Amino acid sequence: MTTTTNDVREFVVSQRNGVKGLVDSQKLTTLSSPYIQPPQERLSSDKILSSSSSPVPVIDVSNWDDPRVASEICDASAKLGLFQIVNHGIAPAELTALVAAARGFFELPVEERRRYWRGSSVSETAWLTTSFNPYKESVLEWRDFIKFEFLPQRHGFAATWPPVCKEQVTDHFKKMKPIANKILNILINNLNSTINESCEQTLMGTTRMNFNYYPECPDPSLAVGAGRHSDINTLTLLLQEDGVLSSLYARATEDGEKWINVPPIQGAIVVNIGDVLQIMSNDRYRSVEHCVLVNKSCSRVSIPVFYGPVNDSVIEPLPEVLEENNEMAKYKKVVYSDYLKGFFERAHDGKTNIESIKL
Ligand SMILES: O=C(O)CCC(=O)C(=O)O
Ligand SMILES: [Fe+2]
Repeated sequence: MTTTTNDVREFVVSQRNGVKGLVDSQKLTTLSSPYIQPPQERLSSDKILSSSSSPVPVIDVSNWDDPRVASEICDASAKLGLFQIVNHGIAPAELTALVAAARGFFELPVEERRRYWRGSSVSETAWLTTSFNPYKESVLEWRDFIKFEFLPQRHGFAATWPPVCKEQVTDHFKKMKPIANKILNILINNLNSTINESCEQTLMGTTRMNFNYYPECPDPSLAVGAGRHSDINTLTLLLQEDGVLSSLYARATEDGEKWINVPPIQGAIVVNIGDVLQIMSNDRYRSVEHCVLVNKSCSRVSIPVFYGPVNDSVIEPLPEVLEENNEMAKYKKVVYSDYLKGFFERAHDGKTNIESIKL
């Protein structure tokens, strides 16, 4: 029986059972203390706007060449920093199969899952962990996740991935890339710039995917599945499992206290703007702060694909943007590896990382 704070952390983190292991090991009736968020980090219903008053844009991308598509994408990227796309050409059945593969991974016996635990993973390009940064967080997130790195130029990069999902993950990486390409082209062209080779390395030099798993939680009102953060990369294409309670929330306005729900839509992909695009666009686009709640009666899976710079990319506002209105850069130049370090050394904490390089 794992009861004290230290016992729970030891069991979940050090013994590499994850929060899924905790849920499976005993019947939990109360939330253990390492997961109890301080009141300011809980998302109470008074902070949530009704979805009818502020809906998340849903953009039909069946014809990428239609100027309406570009204008809706640029508009949503400037305002909320998040939108959903439908009719993107990937069959709902394929997305459902990917979610099933993710569930298949988390349903493996814990001894099997543990073979991929971060720090001692049998795979150099896939690793499992819990929460976000468990050795730095005072309160843990109610989430386990496995991260996959897509390295198509490296022979056999996926050979060591879990057989239960290897094929589906590889496939999904391949299918998402043209979609990310289209969106990034639209966003960069709208800044009067074009994607040359070095810009491409900055925008999508690395590609990673998570299987996020949020187990059912005995007291969702006190916990979070993922704390408030903006994605620090360029662009994220997220698949939310549908048919489960919706749990993803986006901050409605940059400085406001209100949040809006991002409802799961069958077959849709959620697109969110990351810090790199906010910096490159000198604030024309907004990286959206978001967080994830958990449910009492059901677990939830989400599958983001993160496009981002290579480590030595220099991130700064695009000259075309500054020249257009003769404006000053709002951000210091930063080497992406330093920017990453700042993010991964802390717990999730809103948009503090991008704020740290603001001029
Ligand atoms: O679970 C979700 O819907 C979002 C997950 C997320 O924000 C992330 O993995 O960065
Ligand atoms: Fe995120």
